[in-house]
Amino acid sequence: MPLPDARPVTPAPATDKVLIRLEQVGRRYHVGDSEVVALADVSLEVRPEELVVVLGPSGSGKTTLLNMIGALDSPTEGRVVVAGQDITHASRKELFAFRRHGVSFVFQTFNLFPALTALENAEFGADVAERPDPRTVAVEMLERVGLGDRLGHFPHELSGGEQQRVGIARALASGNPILLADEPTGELDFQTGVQILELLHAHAHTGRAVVIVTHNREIARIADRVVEISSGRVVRVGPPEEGQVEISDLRW
Ligand SMILES: Nc1ncnc2c1ncn2[C@@H]1O[C@H](COP(=O)(O)OP(=O)(O)OP(=O)(O)O)[C@@H](O)[C@H]1O
Repeated sequence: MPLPDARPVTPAPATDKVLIRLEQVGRRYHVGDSEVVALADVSLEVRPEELVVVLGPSGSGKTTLLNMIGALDSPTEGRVVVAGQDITHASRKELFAFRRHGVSFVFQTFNLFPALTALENAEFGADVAERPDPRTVAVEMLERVGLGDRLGHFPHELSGGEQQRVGIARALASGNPILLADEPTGELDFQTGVQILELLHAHAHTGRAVVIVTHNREIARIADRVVEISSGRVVRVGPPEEGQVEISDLRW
């Protein structure tokens, strides 16, 4: 398995080692005359080096929670502080900067740019984060995820697992302190899914925080901490209920 990105991240202020803090966060949507409570009273703290799995069934609010942390959506109640920045009431300009330098995303369906090569897709991650020499960073990250020999391939010329590894290279290329992954193995077979989890796990242990959203209870067993949600509420926080396992011991 390739080595994780060992580049040090900009540390959170010494007084605040928490990278993600949600305080009694709620999110309501209004659809016609009815109200949907997607999240209610969610409090959570995630520190550097932590791999947290948010576990819950379909419709429980997992993606909404990830969108709060990634500043893709705003809470209707509570406060969200990420990478030392209160993003709850941040201006559009502040949010723009936060999304470039605070978080990166890995998606279930990869979301690569179809007209860009693997190298160009990964380079995009470094570009957006305004890293110097984005091409060199992109090559390095693709080598790190084992795709050094696929730089010129377009997404349709890659397998699903390879596409997801490009998605991870793109996220790693940003150098951002927080990586958010929404069902990153959802489209992949077991063996390929395990490779992806290995990469995310290794990344967390380079001083970043990684949050993985899944409905798969078995995947939750690799977490340092599991946040279980049901109907928008946290129902359990703690080590994996069925016991923590090495990724190589996972079965699903
Ligand atoms: N923009 C929206 N407008 C109205 N309701 C929404 C909106 N986004 C989400 N919801 C509702 O909020 C609830 C939580 O949705 P969310 O997508 O966060 O769930 P999830 O756990 O990620 O589900 P899945 O695993 O199926 O993706 C659902 O009931 C959903 O219908």
